[in-house]
Amino acid sequence: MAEPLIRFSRVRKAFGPKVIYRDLNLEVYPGETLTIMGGSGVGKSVMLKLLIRLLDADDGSIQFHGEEITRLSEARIAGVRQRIAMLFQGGALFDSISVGENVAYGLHEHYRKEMTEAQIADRVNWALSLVGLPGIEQMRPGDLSGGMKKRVGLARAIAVQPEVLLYDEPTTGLDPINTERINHLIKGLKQALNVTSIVVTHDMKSAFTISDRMAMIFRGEVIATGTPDEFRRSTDPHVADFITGTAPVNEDVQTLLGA
Ligand SMILES: Nc1ncnc2c1ncn2[C@@H]1O[C@H](COP(=O)(O)OP(=O)(O)OP(=O)(O)O)[C@@H](O)[C@H]1O
Repeated sequence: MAEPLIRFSRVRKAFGPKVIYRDLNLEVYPGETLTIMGGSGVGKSVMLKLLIRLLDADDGSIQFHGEEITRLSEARIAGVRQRIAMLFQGGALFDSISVGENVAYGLHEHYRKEMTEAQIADRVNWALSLVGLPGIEQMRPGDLSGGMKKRVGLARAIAVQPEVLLYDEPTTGLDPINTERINHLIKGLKQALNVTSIVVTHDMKSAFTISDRMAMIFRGEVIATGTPDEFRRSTDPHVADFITGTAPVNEDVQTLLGA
């Protein structure tokens, strides 16, 4: 197998007394789509944020292309964020500016000196076309449906032509048809851009459709990784219960109140 593109080793992260990761170990390989699964609040989004340093790890190592990112300066981390783009939940568009300006946002931030306005406009058009929404630059986010907003958010993420795309619950809140569209896009972009993707999702159907590999987080650790087939056949009760949506029979009130 190729060298991992991303490697989390012995990562620890707590918020005050609340330990999210005790010992996070995970490798992500070039060109794969890896889905991160786990119950609400286990730390799936935190993992993505640690990778682009929106949050800092308390201990351990996170490497991208073999470079330790936990210790990079703010200036160097901007370079990492250029190569690892995140699609936030809900698309996170700015309502006060047009769709085109939203998609151009990262380009202005990272390539102000390298790209002309005409090149930026071309790139915005390219990104919107790839998500199936060509020519909507002048529209306002407020005029778009939820599904379109997610696709514009995706266009903004791919506009910078990243090596890695991080998707935080890309299908949450979408109807089945728009969910399917996003699944197709995730698979299509992998082919078209040869991008490596990490996808956080609760949506099992989506996870089995898009993933090359899956990882399951439970109580501060990755407890299983494998292909969709390996996950389907898993005898690990946490994995099996999660996939089938079965709550453990012995779940007590304390657990439910903390869930
Ligand atoms: N900046 C922060 N400060 C304090 N606590 C935080 C912060 N970010 C996340 N948390 C806590 O860390 C835990 C994990 O959050 P995270 O958003 O990663 O969960 P998740 O697994 O993505 O859950 P969900 O599926 O519900 O989105 C939660 O209890 C959350 O409240």
